[in-house]
Amino acid sequence: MHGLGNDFVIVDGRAQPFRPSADAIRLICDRHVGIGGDQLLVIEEPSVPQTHGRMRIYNVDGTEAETCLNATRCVVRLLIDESGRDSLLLETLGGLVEGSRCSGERIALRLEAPRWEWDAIPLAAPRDTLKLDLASGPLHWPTAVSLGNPHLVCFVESRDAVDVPRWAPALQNDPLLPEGANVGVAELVAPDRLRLVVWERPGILTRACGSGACAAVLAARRRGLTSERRVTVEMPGGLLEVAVREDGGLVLTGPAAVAFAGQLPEHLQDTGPKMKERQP
Ligand SMILES: N[C@@H](CCC[C@H](N)C(=O)O)C(=O)O
Repeated sequence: MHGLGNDFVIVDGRAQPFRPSADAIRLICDRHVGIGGDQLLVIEEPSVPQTHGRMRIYNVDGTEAETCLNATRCVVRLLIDESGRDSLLLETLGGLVEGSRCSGERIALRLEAPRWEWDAIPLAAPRDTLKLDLASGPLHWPTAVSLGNPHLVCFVESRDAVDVPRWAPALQNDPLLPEGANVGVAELVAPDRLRLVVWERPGILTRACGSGACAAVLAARRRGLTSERRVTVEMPGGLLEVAVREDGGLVLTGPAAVAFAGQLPEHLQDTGPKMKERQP
């Protein structure tokens, strides 16, 4: 499935648990010799009462991510299609997310309030997360925010003028960020419209990033660049709508599309050494 071209291999691990090794994850996500995708997701049985499923998110290098909001919309759509429910609650490492269908392919996610404290990002040392004293070429003074996963957002005059693969890795891998960070390069084109591109962990440029879109809107508001509560975020793959609720939580709305479905071939179901899983 994909959300604006941010694409995923989704394995149903409910009837038959699927705990892939790091090698298997890398192979499945490989666009040349595997299936290909920006992340691998595994749907599991819920472990918390009142929730309808649990989702694990693996990056292309085999590491586990806490949050992926384009992927969450896709899994919500799958589970809604399957169950006939109007809305459901999904468990992720990054927290609980409530998802509902707006119409057709459009799915809305209700998210808990983001975290701004330095140790929630996490940073290696106390800092004011509004503007971190970091720079790489035209990217400087990023704002840090956690949507369950860590984000840095840099504001620039022109998003398209920045050579993101050249400059973003230095910020992503700065020692101040022990877990790394997704690096958003954002241009405010109107109070209610941002243009954004995200250099995601572990070093890939994606066509869209749901948590990155939320991070950019939150950072723009916190820096006083806009006071709008509803902002459209334009990414290379298309548009996402972010609304900031009165209670500080968010609603993210966008499409979730099916590309194809099939059976995972045996050679991609590696049973080798398991990766260390993150704990909630
Ligand atoms: N594409 C995602 C974010 C995926 C996880 C990220 N690479 C990380 O390591 O935090 C989204 O839509 O939110």
